[in-house]
Amino acid sequence: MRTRIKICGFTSVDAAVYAAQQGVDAIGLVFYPPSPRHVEIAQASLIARAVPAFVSSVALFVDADVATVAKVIEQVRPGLLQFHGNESPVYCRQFNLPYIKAVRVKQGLDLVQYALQFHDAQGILLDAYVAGEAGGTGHGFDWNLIPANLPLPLILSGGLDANNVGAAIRRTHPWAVDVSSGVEASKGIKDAAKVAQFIHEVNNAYR
Ligand SMILES: O=C(O)c1ccccc1N[C@@H]1O[C@H](COP(=O)(O)O)[C@@H](O)[C@H]1O
Repeated sequence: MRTRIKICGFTSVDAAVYAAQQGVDAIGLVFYPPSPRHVEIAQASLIARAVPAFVSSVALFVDADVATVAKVIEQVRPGLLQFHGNESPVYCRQFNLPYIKAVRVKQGLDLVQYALQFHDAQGILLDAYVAGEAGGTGHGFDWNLIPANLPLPLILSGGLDANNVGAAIRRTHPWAVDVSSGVEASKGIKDAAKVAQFIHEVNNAYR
């Protein structure tokens, strides 16, 4: 099976188009003002429109107000929503768009029960828990905490890069991987060589 690839936190058209040309399946646009990767709606619209067919644009939110999400949907037209905060299932469903739910993994959290609440999601994204941070931290988590019987497609994230993504895939067999920090030159600025190498490592993980 081919592991799908999402790269998150694009702030420029050129970087997103380059990633698409290298073979990425989805580009993430962060609508979370505290993040160094936050994009304004106008810039996000330019990026989403520049990306070629069959590459999905994913809008990422962290406990955003409903009006903000609605405005992004109307103006950016993302194919998928990513909820990376403490959003409830009812909140996530109200937008009538496919969504994925992120959860920051820590000991003691029942990931199967958590995922069951979001049974209509297109996948569950597992990220590292870092106190006081919402995500995009570059930190990984203990893959032993991932249950074998997750009821949703697994999207593995948290501290991935070209050096560890092959091992991560062989260990956890995710549907997809998601990376932000590990392919950057600096926060919010993607590094072309790291993007290309990351995609290469994912595509060769099982070879
Ligand atoms: O990318 C961000 O700035 C961000 C901000 C707030 C919540 C999530 C964010 N990104 C997501 O975080 C994970 C892990 O990223 P990293 O590779 O460890 O930097 C990933 O799923 C991003 O989509």
